[in-house]
Formats: sequence, structure tokens, C-alpha cells
Amino acid sequence: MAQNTKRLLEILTAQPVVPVVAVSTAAEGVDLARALVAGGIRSIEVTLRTPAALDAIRAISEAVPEAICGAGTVLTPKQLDQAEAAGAKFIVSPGATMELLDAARSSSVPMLPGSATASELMAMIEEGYEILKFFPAQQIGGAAFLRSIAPVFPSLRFCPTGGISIDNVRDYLSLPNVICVGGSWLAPKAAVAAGDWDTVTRLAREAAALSA
Ligand SMILES: O=C(O)C(=O)C[C@H](O)[C@H](O)COP(=O)(O)O
Repeated sequence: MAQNTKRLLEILTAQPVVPVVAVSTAAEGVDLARALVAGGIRSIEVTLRTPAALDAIRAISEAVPEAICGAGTVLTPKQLDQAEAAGAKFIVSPGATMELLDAARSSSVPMLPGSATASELMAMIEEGYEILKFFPAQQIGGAAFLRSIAPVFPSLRFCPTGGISIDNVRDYLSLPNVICVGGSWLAPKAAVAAGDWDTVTRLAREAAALSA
């Protein structure tokens, strides 16, 4: 089995929404993780889009043990190695390349690769995957796309991400082939920059209360 489905499911079913965050310092990452955990959100995807991301993953793993901190925007085998070394508990990629899938196969950290078309989904089934990110969800067909492919790909379940907010999240969570969604709306840039952790905790609590 290419994908550690059991562990990935534990991580993704911990809550209906996995926050996708970009942090400017490790300390900011720790504060943000604490604010999310206070609102009942434990699994957090720290994207490798900022220079501070790997340090933040390391710092969150040490300082916020209740959090399950993963790495997002993992595009290359090197980034996968770096994220694993930093203590990432799961790996998320917007897509999938053969190189990345090969690297994931020899890693003990569960991987959530992205797919966007029927052919990509078929390729991922051939690779042994059952749980996929669907990215960018809202822009490539949204909940209607996932509803139409459910009978064609009954073995697959999804974490749609991209363009999801509190206004449309229920459309996704009501689908049987959706485990959870990813979204950045729990950590608004302005609130994070201002250190307004109460707002983050409030948004996290609202998201945690949604039913998957
Ligand atoms: O960096 C990645 O690996 C991504 O997949 C991108 C993120 O998932 C989206 O940026 C989140 O989408 P929004 O909630 O619309 O902000």
C-alpha cells in the first residue's frame, strides 16, 4: 500500500476543517497553533511557502504537543525530506509527480497528494492512493464535480481545498466522499499579522463545530 491510509484518516478526521497557514516566523506559528488548538482544531497544515515554515513546523511540534502539524505546498522530494526532518506529521502537495510519489513511498509520514482531473485520479488509484486533496476545489468544479465522480471512483475520498470558506464549506462536508476540507480562512492574514488570536480561536471554534 503506497499510502498510509489509516494514519492519514486519523489526522483528517480529527476535525472537519484543516487550516492551511503561511507563517512569517516560528514564534508566530506557535501562537497561531495555540489559538487554533484552543478553538478545537488540532491538525494544521503549515505551507512551505515562507522561509520560516520549516522552523515553525519544528517549533509547533515541540511547543504545542496537542497540535498535529503537517507540511503543505510540498513540491519536491527535497522538501519532503526537510519537512519530515522538521517533524511534520503529514505531507500535503497541490499535485503529484512521479518523483514525489517515489519519495513518499519510502517515507513513514503519510502523504496527501493533490489531483484535479479524472485522468489524474486514475493515475493515483494505480499508485495505490485512496485519499486525495482536490485542488483548487472551488475553481475546478467544486462540490458538483466531487458529487459527479463519486460513482465512478468509489474507492476515493477527498480533502477539497482552494476557495472554500464558511459560506460554501457545508456543500463539501455534506458529500459522502469528502473527509474534511482545507482552507486558509481560519487564519486571516490581518488577524495573524496583528496577533489577534481571539479571532483565530473564534473562527476555529466555528469550523470545529461543523459536522463532517
Ligand atoms: O499551497 C498549497 O499546497 C495549496 O494547496 C494551496 C492552499 O491549499 C490554498 O492556498 C488554500 O486555499 P484558500 O483556502 O483558498 O486560501
